[in-house]
Amino acid sequence: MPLAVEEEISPELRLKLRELATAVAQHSYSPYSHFRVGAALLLTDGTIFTGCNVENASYRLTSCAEQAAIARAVSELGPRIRLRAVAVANLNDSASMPCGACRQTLSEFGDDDVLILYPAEHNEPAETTLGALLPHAFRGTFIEPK
Ligand SMILES: O=c1ccn([C@H]2C[C@H](O)[C@@H](CO)O2)c(=O)[nH]1
Ligand SMILES: [Zn+2]
Repeated sequence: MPLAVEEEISPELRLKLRELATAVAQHSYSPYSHFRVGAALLLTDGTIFTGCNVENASYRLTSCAEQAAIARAVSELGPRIRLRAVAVANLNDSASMPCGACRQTLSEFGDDDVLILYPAEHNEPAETTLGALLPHAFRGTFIEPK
């Protein structure tokens, strides 16, 4: 059943998102940084998409896990996807957060109340919102495709 936007995200669903993000991090292509990252997106329709970071010998061409997951979701469902929650995880026992570029990418598809689940120090589960990570975000106006 699709998830209503107003519906509270249960502790079980939070855990599932963190687990999926950790699982997909196993696929990370990160021969340069060795920082293996995974992301799991919960969309407002209740579907979940995952992605991992994909690096490149030309370092700045690297795609973050969050960006890979967004690309998968849009490719599968089209341009109207909306985010409800995003979990990030890494296999390096490190605290990590969506980077600045990912905050902007996520804000393209989500409002300020998108739940962000991330690992704090010692892999302690922590959470915040997209609005807290990227206040006063610059957003465009979505124009319906013809
Ligand atoms: O939000 C982030 C931040 C970093 N990385 C990746 C990019 C690079 O491959 C590695 C080290 O920065 O972590 C992500 O996947 N998501
Ligand atoms: Zn990033």
